[in-house]
Amino acid sequence: MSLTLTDVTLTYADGEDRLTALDRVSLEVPRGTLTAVVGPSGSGKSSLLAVAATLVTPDAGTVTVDGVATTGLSRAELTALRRDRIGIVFQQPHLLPSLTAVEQVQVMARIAGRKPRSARGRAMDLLDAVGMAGQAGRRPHQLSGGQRQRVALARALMNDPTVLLVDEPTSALDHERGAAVIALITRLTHQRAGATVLVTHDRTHLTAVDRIAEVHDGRLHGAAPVRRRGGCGAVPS
Ligand SMILES: Nc1ncnc2c1ncn2[C@@H]1O[C@H](COP(=O)(O)OP(=O)(O)OP(=O)(O)O)[C@@H](O)[C@H]1O
Repeated sequence: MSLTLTDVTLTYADGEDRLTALDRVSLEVPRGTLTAVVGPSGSGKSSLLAVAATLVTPDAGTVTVDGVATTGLSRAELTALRRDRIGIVFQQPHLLPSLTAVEQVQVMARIAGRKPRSARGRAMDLLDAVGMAGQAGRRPHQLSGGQRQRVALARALMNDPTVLLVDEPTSALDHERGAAVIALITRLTHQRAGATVLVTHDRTHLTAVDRIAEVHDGRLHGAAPVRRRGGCGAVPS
């Protein structure tokens, strides 16, 4: 199993009380599958993603990423784990204004200490995989919202993470572009045999995902399979 949350409880300070954002949540995401987590605003979706990303330590329960149990790891060990095994696509792409699309992706390799020359080739291959090879030399202000999300997706995949965590990738997109981005993420998940969790409040985009889990008031309900895995194709690895 590539990502496993077991009995995860997370609380936040709320005046003199504690607010329970996640209540004994368990989730298993095998390689080669995408699980969509849906639920209303405030139900705990972003909290779940933050715990899975090891950005927030739960009050109780365990998180295992690509076979590595995260409980008790030092801050430096968690940083290395995130860098090497977890890709994150945030709600806003957060691209650097002065960099071209290919440089946005390439910069991740520098952080991981890879050679710049091989990194450029891989960055181009990834832009190609997300349908952005033709815009590799453009800066963020020259790209549409959907194109920026595609660049952010390529960037998240640069270090070949096992686990991909995606937060509301469609919030700034119209329906057609939103559905296209989710279909692309699903396809890449299958091709790369990665484990993806995608959080969204909008179910209408979820026509091609493998499983849908619902979160209400911090409780996770089911992860029902919605279809079988698709075919495989070429993606840089
Ligand atoms: N840092 C924080 N401190 C205190 N309470 C928080 C904090 N972050 C989130 N919460 C609370 O925890 C609950 C879950 O929030 P979370 O952001 O996980 O929900 P969400 O489903 O992602 O919502 P949305 O769809 O609106 O982004 C909410 O009641 C929220 O108010």
